[in-house]
Amino acid sequence: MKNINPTQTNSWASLSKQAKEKSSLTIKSLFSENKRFEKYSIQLEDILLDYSKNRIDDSIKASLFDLVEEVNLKSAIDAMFSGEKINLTENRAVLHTALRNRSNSPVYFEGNDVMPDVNSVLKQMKSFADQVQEGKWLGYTGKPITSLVNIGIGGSDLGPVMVTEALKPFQNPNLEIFFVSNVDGTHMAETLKKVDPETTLFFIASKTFTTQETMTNAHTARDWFLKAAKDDSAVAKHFVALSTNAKSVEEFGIDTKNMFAFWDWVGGRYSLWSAIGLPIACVIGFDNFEKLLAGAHSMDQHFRNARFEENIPVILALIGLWNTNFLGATSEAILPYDQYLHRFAAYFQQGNMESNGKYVSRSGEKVDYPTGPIIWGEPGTNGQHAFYQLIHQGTHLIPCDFIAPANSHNPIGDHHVKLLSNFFAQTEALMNGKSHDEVIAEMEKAGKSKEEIEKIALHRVFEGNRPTNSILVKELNPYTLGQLVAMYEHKIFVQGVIWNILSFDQWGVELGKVLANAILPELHGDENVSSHDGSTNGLINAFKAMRK
Ligand SMILES: O=P(O)(O)OC[C@H]1O[C@H](O)[C@@H](O)[C@@H](O)[C@@H]1O
Repeated sequence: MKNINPTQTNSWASLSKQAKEKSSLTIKSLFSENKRFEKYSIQLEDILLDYSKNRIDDSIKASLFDLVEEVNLKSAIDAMFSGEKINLTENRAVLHTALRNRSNSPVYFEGNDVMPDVNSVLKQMKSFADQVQEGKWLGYTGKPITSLVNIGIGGSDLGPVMVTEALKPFQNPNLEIFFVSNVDGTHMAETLKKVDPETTLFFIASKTFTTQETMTNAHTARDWFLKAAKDDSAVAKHFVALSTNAKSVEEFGIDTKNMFAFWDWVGGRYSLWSAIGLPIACVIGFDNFEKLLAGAHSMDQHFRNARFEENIPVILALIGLWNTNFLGATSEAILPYDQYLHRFAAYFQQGNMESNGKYVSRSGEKVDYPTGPIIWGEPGTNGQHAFYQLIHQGTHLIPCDFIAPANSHNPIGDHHVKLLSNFFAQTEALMNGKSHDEVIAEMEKAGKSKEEIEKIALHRVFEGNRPTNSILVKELNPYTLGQLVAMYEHKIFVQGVIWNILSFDQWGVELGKVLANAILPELHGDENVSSHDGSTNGLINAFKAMRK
């Protein structure tokens, strides 16, 4: 992968120029071309992306595609898929695509095909998941497992949480799943109240098997379990490990035959396709887990093979880049019109922000352009009654992705058409807005007095011209969810390549961890602490005083 400062490219210069010249361009006016929807939308199997409601015309679009040529995106994609160590600061390859490589064609890492290892763990996962699904995995008193508790954090939590929530309609009704991530004892305590040691299976999910939160929770769970089971040998029936670190798994007391391995070329936030996905496979069944992998694989193929002009992740990346670097957006909202996707934005908060929240370029210099935006969002219509006010009339430009399934798993009465009418209306409103004249005409028609109109009209004006993407999916199922997740993963990758940053490390999470480890011993005992700055000392000492 080459080291190219994107701002030094010709296309960047052209985009900057166009951003200035076309600052008054309205999305609405772009629809004077009546084929805009056809030209600015793309369908891949059961997913339709409409990106026509963006402040992008044909020549801006052309310059964006020039940009990906200038930064050599094609060779970067090849480098990732072919196992090059593109994660330079950790000297690691980035091969989560191999985990879902349903074609089984060889994928080489350091000269060896990784597929036999990938397939062997998948086989082990299938055998285990089948036993749990069929009620054949028995606890220490001979009862089938009914409760699954995943103990993990970050990438070892968010993916399985998001997917199991999204695919609830596919869940085995005999099984219930819980997630404990926070080191706050409350998270564990409240979960343990709901489960029975005889019928509970714990998944200790940690790539490194050293993460403080996860290890603390794992020990607490084991103590709780042993208090009931009173027999160390029972642990084997109730604890499995999902990790790359066999040594620490063994030290914890989990038999390595109950360990499901993955490899350091799988990034934590890209790991739901690996053994980290075992709890997913257990609750929705291995067949459905394979469909999830197949959906992601289909998106991988599309990303790798489709022309950039017809490439969904590339298009999404370029739109995001345009909004961030040329229109000044600092955040992006992900707004799923599907309650099952209620953790989707949270999942991609880590995906995006841990990947592209970087200010140092690949060459080790401080970048002088914005990189990854802040990602946030909640399901519609709840968001509409909470924060859409700011999206419509606030001073920040917030590009939004609206996602909705055409078919609901719960077709009750007219709920779904009501939901979808909001999905369509919001992007229309964000684009068109409502002019002062329209507001006045509307108020006059409603018989409002001149004084009232004068007092209120401006507050009822919507500037509009706020960019959105709409992603319509025939149905939310394991396959389409796999596609959607891989789509956003690749969007993040493309943006990282253009911004010339390293998307696959996460040094930014380290400093706080180290300082917390230094502070931890200081929290014991009564003596006043004076080793920090005034504020930190003051807070620690106040904490100690409150504890007395
Ligand atoms: O799976 P682990 O090793 O417990 O790491 C959990 C998380 O830790 C850190 O916050 C980061 O490195 C994340 O990317 C990671 O997902």
